[in-house]
Amino acid sequence: MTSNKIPVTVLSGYLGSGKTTVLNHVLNHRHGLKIAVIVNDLSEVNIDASLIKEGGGLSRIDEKLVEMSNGCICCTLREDLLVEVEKLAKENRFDYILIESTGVGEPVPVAQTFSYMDEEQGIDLSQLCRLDCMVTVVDAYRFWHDFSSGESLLERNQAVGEDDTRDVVDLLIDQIEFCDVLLLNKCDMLADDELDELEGVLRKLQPRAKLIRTVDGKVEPLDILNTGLFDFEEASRSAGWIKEMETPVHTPETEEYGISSFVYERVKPFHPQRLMGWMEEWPAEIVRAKGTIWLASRNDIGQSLSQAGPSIQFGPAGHWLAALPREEREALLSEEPEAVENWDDRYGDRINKVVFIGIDLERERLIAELDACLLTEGEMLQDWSRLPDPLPGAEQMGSTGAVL
Ligand SMILES: Nc1nc2c(ncn2[C@@H]2O[C@H](COP(=O)(O)OP(=O)(O)OP(=O)(O)O)[C@@H](O)[C@H]2O)c(=O)[nH]1
Repeated sequence: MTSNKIPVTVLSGYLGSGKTTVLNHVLNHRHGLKIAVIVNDLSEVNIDASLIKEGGGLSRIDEKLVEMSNGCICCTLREDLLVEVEKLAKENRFDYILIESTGVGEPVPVAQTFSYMDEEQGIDLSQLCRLDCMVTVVDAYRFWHDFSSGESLLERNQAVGEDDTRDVVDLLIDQIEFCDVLLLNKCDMLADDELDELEGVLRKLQPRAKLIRTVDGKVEPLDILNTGLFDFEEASRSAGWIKEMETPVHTPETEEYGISSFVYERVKPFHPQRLMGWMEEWPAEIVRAKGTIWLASRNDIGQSLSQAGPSIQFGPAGHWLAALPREEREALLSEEPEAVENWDDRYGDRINKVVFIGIDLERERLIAELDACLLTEGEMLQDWSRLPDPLPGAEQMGSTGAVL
């Protein structure tokens, strides 16, 4: 690296996955680097004090809930992190900063802290540091249990506050879908074929990251230090569902362990009640679904669907370009050649496009079931705004439905 910015690696991963174990291992094998360690205040600090003494440093900071621009509630170390990292970087004593994020924290806001100027505090960490690698530690033993538990952090007494409504599975997915390296830890606790299947699923959820199996956090330190792997744009687009959206054709039969994915795509709206009925009987073999839904009863506004295990989120995502006034629409279209390319003569950009990732997916059956939830030819000719709409977010919609 030519710059003298201090490199930073961030360890994320759910509570108990093995972050501190990885940290201790790396400090024990640090190739002579002077490493400053930042941990969150809630984690029990089991970090070997003797490892920090020789030229290293240890800081503790506090976590906090924030609302992201997309309305999601996230837990982040942001404020304290800014101040602490700035201080450490300016001390000029360290070669590296290693951060153990909170087990209930999402990685995106941490990465943003390093990528953008903070207006409030006037700190621009990107001038002082270089975010080198986002690492997510996954507990191989607990993964399926946590993924399918249906529990919230509040139910587990792990919430950051009373208004922390996040589900455990959503946190797991956020951590997996945004990283450069996935450490599949506690591999000693699973049989080989179980590990192979889990690795297959993780690779499908996160195809870009380097996946490394570990026992007791024993990773080669240079696999997570000075890697040069982090890139904000790339990390933001690295989730398996995004890759699947971008790659048109797939051959699920060839997948090992029955892990497969496909995109459901139709230029015809869903009947809200029938779609609701289908979603209520959500097929267990779908591990992850994500995409955009065109609901006949909400013809102006596209809906977003995001599912991971038993957690299903559904609600308004934004106006269809086709529903905007002509001038606004044309201005936006000139910036989005892709939308022009896929423009439907009659319905514009309205579309149902959802990625499904799962194990032993019966693709044809699922497609037939979803097709049966679309409007029939007869319903296409009726007034869509009168359709009963029991799906979440309906109260925010006016009755604007109309065929173009
Ligand atoms: N069997 C087994 N146990 C492990 C492994 N790695 C870590 N552990 C144990 O798992 C427990 C949790 O590990 P930690 O490193 O404290 O996990 P953490 O992610 O830092 O936990 P929080 O700070 O609570 O978020 C400890 O008892 C570790 O000894 C492993 O590969 N196999």
